[in-house]
Amino acid sequence: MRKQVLLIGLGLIGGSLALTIKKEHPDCEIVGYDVEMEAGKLALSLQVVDRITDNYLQEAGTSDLIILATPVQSAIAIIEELSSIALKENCLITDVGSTKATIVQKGEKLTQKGVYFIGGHPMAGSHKSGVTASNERLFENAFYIITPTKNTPTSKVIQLQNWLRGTKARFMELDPKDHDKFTGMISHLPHVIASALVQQTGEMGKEHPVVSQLAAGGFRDITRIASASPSMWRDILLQNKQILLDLLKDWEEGMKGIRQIIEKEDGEAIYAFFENAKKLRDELPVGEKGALMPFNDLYVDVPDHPGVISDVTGILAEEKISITNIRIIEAREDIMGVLRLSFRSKEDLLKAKEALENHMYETYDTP
Ligand SMILES: NC(=O)c1ccc[n+]([C@@H]2O[C@H](COP(=O)([O-])OP(=O)(O)OC[C@H]3O[C@@H](n4cnc5c(N)ncnc54)[C@H](O)[C@@H]3O)[C@@H](O)[C@H]2O)c1
Ligand SMILES: O=C(O)C(=O)C[C@]1(C(=O)O)C=C[C@@H](O)C=C1
Repeated sequence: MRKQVLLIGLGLIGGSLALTIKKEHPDCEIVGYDVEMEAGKLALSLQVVDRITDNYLQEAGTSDLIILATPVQSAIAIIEELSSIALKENCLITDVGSTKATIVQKGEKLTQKGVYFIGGHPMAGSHKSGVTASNERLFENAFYIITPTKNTPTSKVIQLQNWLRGTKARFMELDPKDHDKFTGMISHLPHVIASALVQQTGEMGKEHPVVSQLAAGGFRDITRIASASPSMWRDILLQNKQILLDLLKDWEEGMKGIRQIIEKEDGEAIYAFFENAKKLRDELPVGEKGALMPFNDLYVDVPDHPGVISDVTGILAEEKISITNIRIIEAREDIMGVLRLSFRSKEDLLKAKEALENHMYETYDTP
């Protein structure tokens, strides 16, 4: 029997997941639903889904896998709706939301009725949103957090991982509350800070428009994420309220400390502050998504052939383009491997892309 997947929320993450699922499970039928008709039409025309529906509850009853890929507050409402209808026996339901505690708690309601809800969160994304930004490689090598509870049979966790194996992500199990604490620190608080920084700059820019023109690499790097979807981030803050309030308190304390050492012109303390930050930052694992993703990565499909790496690096050397990192992601006999090349700048990346494509290599930009 052909398996049916119902995907609710046809944006960046939903679209990217659909592509990975279709690749690994070509026989399944992916039915898409989005509250925005336009998103549904786009997803269909991009062949991200096999068909779309305007009534997801009708499709839910015949689905084997249901994926919630909407902003997290909507996911809660959808779980409520699903709890009130008959679902297929053994149906697996998962989500991709950036917060987990409340969603998983609500999801238990579904598990109690003989189906299985397992929370999920791929730790890879982008400041871009919408189905047009979908990319089947988005999750490659990233951590994919799943949050089963004591009521989740191991067989169902394995089944979910099988559905999601096309992501090529690394699965990690976490307690939902731990998840929210950790992502609060490494994702949600940084997002608030980046957005606040852009707004403070905007205020000065009202009086001195030249300020934003001066924004160079540093400002751009630290504020890239402020371009993300406001509705997605509104929902995250609302759901991770207490953890964020605690983190903001610590942040304010930290800022107070910095104020004091600047006021006192305490050069030693200022040096120690930066030295410690540099040490911690330099120690973070680089080169793996979900930890610290190098920004300017290019993926190149390469045949499993001796000399292929020197061919690629030779082409780049000829164009005088420096590579900051090179890694073979996959190299098994008789299939294409993937090289990940990191560059110092977007310009270098684009030049490399052009040069390699002129030599008939297939390349993929980072999302
Ligand atoms: N963007 C990221 O970097 C990232 C990474 C990991 C997880 N997430 C999580 O993934 C989820 C989706 O994020 P995204 O980046 O794909 O956002 P997106 O804005 O690209 O897509 C969300 C889609 O959900 C639709 N939607 C909203 N409410 C809906 C509803 N009630 N019913 C059906 N569709 C609805 C929107 O119209 C939109 O098309 C969020 O929960 C987010 O927290 C995002
Ligand atoms: O913009 C990116 O590069 C992201 O990966 C976004 C990011 C993050 O903060 O790391 C944002 C929210 C998600 O829950 C996961 C990933």
